[in-house]
Amino acid sequence: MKKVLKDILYKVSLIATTGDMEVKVKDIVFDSRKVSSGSAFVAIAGTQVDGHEYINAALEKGAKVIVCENLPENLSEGITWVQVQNSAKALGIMASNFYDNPSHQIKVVAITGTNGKTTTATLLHQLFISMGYSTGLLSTVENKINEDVIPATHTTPDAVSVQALLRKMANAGCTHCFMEASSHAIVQERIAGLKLIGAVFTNISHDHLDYHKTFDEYIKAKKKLFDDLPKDAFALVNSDDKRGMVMLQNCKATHQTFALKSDADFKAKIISNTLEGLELDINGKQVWFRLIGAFNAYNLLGVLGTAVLLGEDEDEVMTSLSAIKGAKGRFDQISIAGITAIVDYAHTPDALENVLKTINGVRGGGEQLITVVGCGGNRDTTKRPVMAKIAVQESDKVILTSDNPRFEEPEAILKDMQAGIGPTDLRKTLTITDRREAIRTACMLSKSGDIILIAGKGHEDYQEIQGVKHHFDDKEVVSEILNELKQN
Ligand SMILES: CC(=O)N[C@H]1[C@@H](OP(=O)(O)OP(=O)(O)OC[C@H]2O[C@@H](n3ccc(=O)[nH]c3=O)[C@H](O)[C@@H]2O)O[C@H](CO)[C@@H](O)[C@@H]1O[C@H](C)C(=O)N[C@@H](C)C(=O)N[C@H](CCC(=O)O)C(=O)O
Ligand SMILES: Nc1ncnc2c1ncn2[C@@H]1O[C@H](COP(=O)(O)OP(=O)(O)OP(=O)(O)O)[C@@H](O)[C@H]1O
Ligand SMILES: N[C@H](CCC[C@H](N)C(=O)O)C(=O)O
Ligand SMILES: [Mg+2]
Repeated sequence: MKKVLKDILYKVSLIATTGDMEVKVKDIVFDSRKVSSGSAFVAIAGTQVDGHEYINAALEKGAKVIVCENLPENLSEGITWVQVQNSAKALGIMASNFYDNPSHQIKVVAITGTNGKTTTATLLHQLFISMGYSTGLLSTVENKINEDVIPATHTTPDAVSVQALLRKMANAGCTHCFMEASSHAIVQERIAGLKLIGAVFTNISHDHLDYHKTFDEYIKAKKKLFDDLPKDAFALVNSDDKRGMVMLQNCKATHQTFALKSDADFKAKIISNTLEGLELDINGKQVWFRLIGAFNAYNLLGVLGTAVLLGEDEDEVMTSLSAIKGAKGRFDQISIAGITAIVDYAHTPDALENVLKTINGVRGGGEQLITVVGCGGNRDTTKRPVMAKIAVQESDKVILTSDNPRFEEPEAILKDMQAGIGPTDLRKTLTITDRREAIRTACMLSKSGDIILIAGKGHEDYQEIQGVKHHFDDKEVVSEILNELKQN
C-alpha cells in the first residue's frame, strides 16, 4: 500500500516543506530502526532520546520523507523535508490518513481514568458482541477484533498501530470499537487523528507521578481527552469523583454523568455486594451482575451509560450486561481445599484499598486475609509506601514481594514499600523477594476458610526482570501450590 505524501499530510499543521510533495510513501515510521526504502520517518522527542538525532540513520536506511519539528542545517537532495509544529500529533493524523481514516467508519469510544479502563472497555466489547455487533477492543490485556486476539504491548498502542488496528476492524465490518486511553498515550498524542464518538472518565487517583511529575499535570493529561472531543461526541464522567466535573469544563461534547452517591444522568444504588456478585437498583429495576465490589458498580454504570448514549435500549443492555463476566485477572477467584485465592490487577493505592475493602466487607470474620503484594520497578516510587500501608491496614498478614522489578533492584523497591509500615504492623509483615516463594508462604500460612489476595499483576503472564520477560502467572502459580499442598 503506497500513498501520496500530500494526501497523508491532510490536516497536519505544517510550518515548511522542501521537495516533492507527490512522492509515494510506503509506510510511516517513528523508529529509525524500522525504516526501509520508501518510508516516511517522523522524528519525535521522547523520554529517553530525541528522534531528531536519528534522522541520518533513517536516511541511511532509505527514508524518502522526513517529518520533524526542527530541520537539520543541511537538507539532503532528493528527500522531502516537512517541518511541523508537533511531530507526535502529526504522526497520528498522518497514520489516520494513511489508513483511510478508519475511525470515520467505526464508532470509537475512549475510556480514561486511573482504574477501571480495562474493565469498562472489556465489558463494553463483550456487551456489544452479545447484542450482535461486530466490535473491536484495544486494551491492556489484549486487542480484539470480535473474538480474534491480537496481543497488546501497551494499554494504548502507538499512533500508527492504533490506526492500523482500526483499519483491520473496519475491514472486518466492525461498527464499534472500545479502547483505553492511558494518560501516557494522551500526552504522547497516540490518539491524535482519531475521531471519537464518545469518551468516558472512570476516576483519578495516585499513579504515574514518575511520568507526569505532579497530580495537576496528571489531571490535565486526562482532561486533554475531553478538551479535544468534537461537539457531536458525548463526554460521560463519574460525577462522584471530584475531578469528574473538571473533565467537563470547556468540553464541547454533550455532558453526561454517572454516579452512585450524587445526582446523575445514570444512577444506581447497591442493594447487595457479595463474593458472588452485585445487585443494583437502576431506575427502580433490580439487576444482578457477575462483577464483585462497589467499584465495579461504577464500571457497570459507565458501561450502561455508554451503551445508552450509543443508542441502545436500556433494558436490553441491562439484561445482556448481567450475564457478562469481568476482564481476566480482575478479582479472579479460585477455591482449592477451602482456601479462596483472589488474583487482582490492583497496582495503585486506590485499587488496592478498594479490593481489600471489598473483601473485608463480604468476609465472615473468623478467617484470615493474607495479602501478597509488590510494586513495579521504573514506575512511580511514591506509591510504594502508600500501597504497603494500605495492605497492612486492611489485612491480617502481608507478604511484600516483587512485581515487575524491570531495571531496579527488587530489594530497593521492597525497602521503599517497608517505609510505609509502622513498627507494630511490621510484625504481621513478611518480605520475600521471590514471588513464587511469597505465594507459597501465603498458601502454607492459610487454612480452610482463609482468603489470599495476590495483587498487582492480574492477567500478566510474565515477570519482567532486567528487560527479560520470564513466564509467571499468579493464578497458575497459586493453583499449582494449593493443589500440591492439598495432596500432602
Ligand atoms: C514512558 C513512555 O511512555 N514511553 C513510550 C514512548 O517512548 P519514549 O518517549 O521513551 O521514546 P524514546 O526511547 O525516548 O525515543 C524517542 C523517539 O526516538 C525514536 N528512536 C529511538 C531510538 C532509535 O534508535 N531510533 C529512533 O528513531 C523512538 O522510536 C521514538 O519515536 O513512546 C514509545 C513508542 O510509542 C513507547 O513504546 C514507550 O512506551 C514505553 C515502552 C512504556 O513502558 N510505556 C508505559 C509507561 C506506558 O505507555 N504505559 C501506558 C499505560 C499506563 C497506565 O495507564 O497504567 C500504556 O499506554 O501502555
Ligand atoms: N472503577 C474502579 N475504581 C477503583 N478501582 C477499580 C475500578 N475498577 C477496577 N478497579 C481496580 O483496579 C484494578 C485495575 O482495573 P482495570 O484493569 O480495569 O484498570 P485500568 O484503568 O485498565 O488499569 P491500567 O491503567 O493498568 O490499564 C482492578 O484489578 C481493581 O483492583
Ligand atoms: N500499565 C501499568 C501496569 C502496572 C502493572 C504492574 N504489574 C507493574 O508492573 O507496575 C504501568 O505500566 O504502570
Ligand atoms: Mg488497562
